[in-house]
Amino acid sequence: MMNLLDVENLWVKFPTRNGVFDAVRGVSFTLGQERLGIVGESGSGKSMTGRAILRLIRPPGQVTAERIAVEGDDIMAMSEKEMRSVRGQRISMVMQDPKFSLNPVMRVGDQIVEAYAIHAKSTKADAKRKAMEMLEAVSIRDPERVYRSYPHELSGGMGQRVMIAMMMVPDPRILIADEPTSALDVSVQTQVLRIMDKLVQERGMGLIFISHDLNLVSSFCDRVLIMYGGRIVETCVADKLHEAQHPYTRGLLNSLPRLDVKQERLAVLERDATWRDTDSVSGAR
Ligand SMILES: Nc1ncnc2c1ncn2[C@@H]1O[C@H](COP(=O)(O)OP(=O)(O)OP(=O)(O)O)[C@@H](O)[C@H]1O
Repeated sequence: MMNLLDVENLWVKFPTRNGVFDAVRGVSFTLGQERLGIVGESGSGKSMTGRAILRLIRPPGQVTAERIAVEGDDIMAMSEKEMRSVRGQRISMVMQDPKFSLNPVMRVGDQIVEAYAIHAKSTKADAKRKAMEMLEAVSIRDPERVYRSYPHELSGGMGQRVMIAMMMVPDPRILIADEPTSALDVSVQTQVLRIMDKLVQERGMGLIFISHDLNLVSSFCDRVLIMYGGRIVETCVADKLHEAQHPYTRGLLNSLPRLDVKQERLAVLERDATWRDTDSVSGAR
């Protein structure tokens, strides 16, 4: 079966006063219908990898790659116009803070309708019905109210659900989620992850989940790439992470919460809220 995404020898370079800085150094990986985590500490090149796939690195940043292909189509060879139809339509991206992605002066429902109208020619009534369906699909209990809300009227978790709803409208094959839940508290984080996971599974999509949180990624993904200094230093099957060999990965594993008193409480909280174990996905707020 064809890969959803092929990345071969990707480099991202920034000219600086002290010479060229290589933020991403020869990264190669493939993505199938799976949940692929990219983990590493701040500055390791995770976000630049995600953005480069969508050709969202602004000059003077430079991207080179032997190949970046979505379902076999070479992204590097596409015109900017062709790229615009890849972004959102075939590859969607959810970022940390929905405040920067939603239009603050437009009602949430109208934004989803607009996303839908760009995707498929449809009547207004049809687009509204679809928008409501999407809000329900992300477990929003009161979609009418959310539909009429402005972004600032939503909590962080609700805002992130709305973003996910919007990203799913065009039925993309690939979702890139860059720290999508880092700004949320743990229980809300869990709900949002479950929703994203359900949609990705139902639609047979490929997910790239970018996070600094090895713990979260290993419970949420199928496979994990560990990045350090712009390179992939190790690739692991998520539930075999404890067998990881690379010293950096071992270091990340060792820095997971220890079971002293304060951390123990945290661990219990997380266990209660584990997205795989809970059945209740609560609705608005
Ligand atoms: N415009 C720029 N000029 C120079 N260096 C840059 C520029 N933008 C990003 N970088 C550098 O590229 C490196 C990789 O950044 P990237 O955002 O991919 O890291 P990250 O692993 O996602 O970390 P974080 O979790 O902090 O976002 C960082 O060291 C960053 O300082």
